[in-house]
Amino acid sequence: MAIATINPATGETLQTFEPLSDDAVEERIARAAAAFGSYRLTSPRQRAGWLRAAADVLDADAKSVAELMTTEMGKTLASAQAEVGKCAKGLRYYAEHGEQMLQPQPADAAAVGATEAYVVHQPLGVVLAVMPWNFPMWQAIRFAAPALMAGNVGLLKHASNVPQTALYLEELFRKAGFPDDVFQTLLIGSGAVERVLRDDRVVAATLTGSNAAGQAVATVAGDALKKTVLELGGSDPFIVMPSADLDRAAEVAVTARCQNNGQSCIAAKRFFVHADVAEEFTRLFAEKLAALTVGDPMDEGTQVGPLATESGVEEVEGYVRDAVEKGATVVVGGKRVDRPGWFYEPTLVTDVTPEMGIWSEEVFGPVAALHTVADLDEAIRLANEHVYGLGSNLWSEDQGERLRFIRDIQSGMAFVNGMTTSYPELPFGGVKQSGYGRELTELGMYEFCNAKTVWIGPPSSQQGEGNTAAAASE
Ligand SMILES: O=CCCCC(=O)O
Repeated sequence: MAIATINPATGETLQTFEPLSDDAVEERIARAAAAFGSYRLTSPRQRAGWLRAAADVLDADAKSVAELMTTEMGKTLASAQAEVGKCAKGLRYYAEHGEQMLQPQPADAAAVGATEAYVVHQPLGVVLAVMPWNFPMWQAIRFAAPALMAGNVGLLKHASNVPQTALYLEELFRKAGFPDDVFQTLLIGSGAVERVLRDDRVVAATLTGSNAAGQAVATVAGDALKKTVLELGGSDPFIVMPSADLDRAAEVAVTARCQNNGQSCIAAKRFFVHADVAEEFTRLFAEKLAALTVGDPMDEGTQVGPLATESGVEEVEGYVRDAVEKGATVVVGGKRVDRPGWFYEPTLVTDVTPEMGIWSEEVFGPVAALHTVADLDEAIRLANEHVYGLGSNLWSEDQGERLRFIRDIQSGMAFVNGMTTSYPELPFGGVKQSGYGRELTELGMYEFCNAKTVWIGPPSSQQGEGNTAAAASE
């Protein structure tokens, strides 16, 4: 895939970029490694100040950055603006809480025969971040804010269709006053990732993206014995039980499925609805999907814009065609929008069965697959049959059902009477083929830290006395 800005609302190529040469990549890795040498010695307080400054820069640049994202990958301007706001919030969250997270954590010194024992979290070094286009700012910030707060240095290989957003991210950290080369963007194709990852100066990698990309990165990282965090695909279940507020559930179902033009790993994709309320919920859901305004993502009134790539819309078309051929019913939508660009109608498909790709794969577009179930056990069993286990959603007023759902659903995140959403204050990540590791909170920060055990024995003389944990936190 060429490195280029192509407007998904028109299909027009606006700008293309030459990938970095091997020499340029080498130079940037060298600069990152050199930057780590001194950046790791900066204090958490200094880093918090730079993160705060980055949030302020982002606030100031919000309008142009939002327009840039909409131009490059087609999300509505409103959702691009919300994404920028969320990034500023994420940066401020780590600025506010990062210092505390990096305090040495005392252990029971007496139990291990020490005068002092504690764990200190130290940065690992240069971390490669391979990021996708769907939330082109947030996915990168979700990695960068905790990683830089901990003292790591970042190299970003962004998706090839968001090069200008990728370049802006490098500029953002520079404008915020971070030391040179602490965060660099590498404009490279995916074929160049292996070389970067195998470089001894690059110590770890994080990837958000497809399972194929995750497998490729994990294979190389495994071979080179490097730490990885993977946030991969999802086909989140959305279960509706008879006690639910059906109108509210249908309203949130529309957002959960069509957010970001249907292109989110945590979008609800499979809807399991109890037979007693299936007819009513289907009607409400279909009505609300049909009422969405599809159009130019730059227009204020637009709720669903185009898919980001031509291959993306072709794939979605293929899934719906396959489902219909195998007996599914299209209740609403079901085809491309007749206009230039890569638009697909918000769609509801019922009578889905396990032979259909729409059931077993991740559909990255505004297409909901609905299946009627006899009870919660059946819903959870079918939900768990999927290879993915990222987010999950239950709508129920019944406490017993909620507890069963939380206990039995195989997912990294369980949301009750709401849709799966990422918050800096909550861990984010999945199980099974949805990946491993966690982002956000202190868990996300510690993924790229050396949790170093410190044990200090009794002093052999008065000279060895003094509290090292207190000194280590300064
Ligand atoms: O494709 C993954 C989307 C994650 C969005 C988020 O972190 O909110």
